[in-house]
Amino acid sequence: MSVLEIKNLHVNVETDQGTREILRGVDLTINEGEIHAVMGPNGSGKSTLAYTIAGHPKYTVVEGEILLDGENVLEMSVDERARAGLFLAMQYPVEIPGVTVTNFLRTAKTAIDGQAPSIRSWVKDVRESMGNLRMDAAFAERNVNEGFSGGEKKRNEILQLELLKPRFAVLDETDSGLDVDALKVVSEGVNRAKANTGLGILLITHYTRILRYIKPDFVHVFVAGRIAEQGGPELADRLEEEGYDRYHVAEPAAQ
Ligand SMILES: Nc1ncnc2c1ncn2[C@@H]1O[C@H](COP(=O)(O)OP(=O)(O)OP(=O)(O)O)[C@@H](O)[C@H]1O
Repeated sequence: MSVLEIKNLHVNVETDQGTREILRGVDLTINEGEIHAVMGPNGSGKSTLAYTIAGHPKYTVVEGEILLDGENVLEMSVDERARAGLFLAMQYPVEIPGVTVTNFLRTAKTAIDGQAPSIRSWVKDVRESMGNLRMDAAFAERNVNEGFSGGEKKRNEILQLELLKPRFAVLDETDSGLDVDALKVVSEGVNRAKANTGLGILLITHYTRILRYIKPDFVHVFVAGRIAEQGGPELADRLEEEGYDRYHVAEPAAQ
């Protein structure tokens, strides 16, 4: 049974105005096959948590641990984290001019598995996943994210998720900018990955509508760099009704 453990995580970011403490003691354990939704007001540190798990160099861990099956993730480079089975679908996926979707996927798959996939099975898998995600085959030959619409970018992230088969995925606002049909398609992709590979998911979102399609086991409320409350799916409904006032939301103070 795989497990991703975040323990007492404190993270700073360097800004032009100096060091700012963003995460202030986050504890979160995700077991294989579990879906954890993270909700919370703007600026509370949700994306910072995602980037820190992925190993973004801007974020400095000053205290605490991230363990994947007991292995220290914080000592791993970004590519080691991907090989260990961590995946980040970003809020704003980047364009990669000159690199086609198909080449990107094959290169990533080869790097993660340590060997190139056999052409036959790979072509079949890519076709199947693109079909599942209702992506036109012509997409495979376009440069990654170049000129993609918001919805196409998010589908492309889920295509990577389906083909690279990570153990844990952090999905940062994967629902933002999706129309209803795309939201369903993307959610089905996430649910398939969970059913097929026991994927564990950290799903950052502002809206309960995605949680109607991707059922969370746990909901965590992030406020000022900490988890202020956790509960089941009913917590998401309450947040939608009541907002975050009860948590006395305040910006984390600059140091
Ligand atoms: N690289 C950075 N430079 C300066 N400040 C940063 C940086 N990264 C994060 N911050 C600050 O840290 C705080 C938390 O940001 P973060 O993006 O993690 O919040 P969030 O909860 O994901 O917000 P949102 O819901 O608006 O996406 C914000 O005040 C943000 O301005």
